[in-house]
Amino acid sequence: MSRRLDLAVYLVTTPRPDLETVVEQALRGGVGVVQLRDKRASTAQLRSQVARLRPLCEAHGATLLVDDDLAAAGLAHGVHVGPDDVHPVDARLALGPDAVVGWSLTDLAQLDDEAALTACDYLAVSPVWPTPTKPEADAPWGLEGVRAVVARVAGRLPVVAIGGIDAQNAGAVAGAGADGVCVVSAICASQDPRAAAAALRVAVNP
Ligand SMILES: Cc1ncc(COP(=O)(O)OP(=O)(O)O)c(N)n1
Ligand SMILES: Cc1ncsc1CCOP(=O)(O)O
Ligand SMILES: [Mg+2]
Repeated sequence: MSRRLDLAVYLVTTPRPDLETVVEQALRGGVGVVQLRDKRASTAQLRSQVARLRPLCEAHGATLLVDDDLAAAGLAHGVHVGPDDVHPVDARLALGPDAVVGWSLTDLAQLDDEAALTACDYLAVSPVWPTPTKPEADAPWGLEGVRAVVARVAGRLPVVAIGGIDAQNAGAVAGAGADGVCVVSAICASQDPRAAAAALRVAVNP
C-alpha cells in the first residue's frame, strides 16, 4: 500500500440520495477514509457511485474503499472485507500491491492468521459496542477488546474500531489504543456532517 492512509476518522456510508453531499461535507470536516457500503447495490451501481465519489475523496487527500465488492473496489483505492467475505490474501491478489485492504476482526483467533495479517493494511475491531445500524453484528468487544487487539498487533498494523461510536465516546476508543474511529450514524444521521466529522477528529486527536 503506497498511499497515505489517514484512519483517524473513517466514514462508512449508508445508502441515501444525497450521499455525495454528505461525503463532501464529511471530507471538509476531516474524514480521511470513506467506505462505500450498500448491501443492496449491484456491482454496476457501486461502480457508478465510486466514479462519482473518488474525485471528491482525492480532492481532499482521502481514501475511498468499497465494502466487500472487489469488482467495484478495483475502481476505488481498495476494499474492506470481513471474516465471512473474500479472504484478505485473495483481496490483495485481486487488487494488487497498491490497493488498501482492511479486515474486520470479530474474533481474537483471526490474529493467528499470519497470511491475512500480512495482506492487510489495517484491522477493524467490530463491533466495539452494539449498534442499531448493524443489529446482526457479532458480540461487542468493548474497550477491553480494543486494548487486547492493540496489544497483539501494535507497531505492526493500525487498528480502528467501529460500532456505536460518537463524539462522546470516541476519545475513550482512542485512549484504548485505536488509531481511528469508524462511524456510520455519527456522521450520516447528523444535521451537520462536517461539524460531526470535525468533532470526532478533535475527540480522537485532542
Ligand atoms: C471499518 C469496517 N469495520 C467493520 C465492517 C464490517 O465488515 P463485515 O464484517 O464484512 O460486515 P459487513 O459490513 O460486510 O456487513 C466494515 N464494513 N467496515
Ligand atoms: C458496518 C458495521 N460493522 C460493524 S458495526 C457497523 C455499523 C456501525 O454503525 P454506527 O456507527 O452507526 O454504530
Ligand atoms: Mg463484509
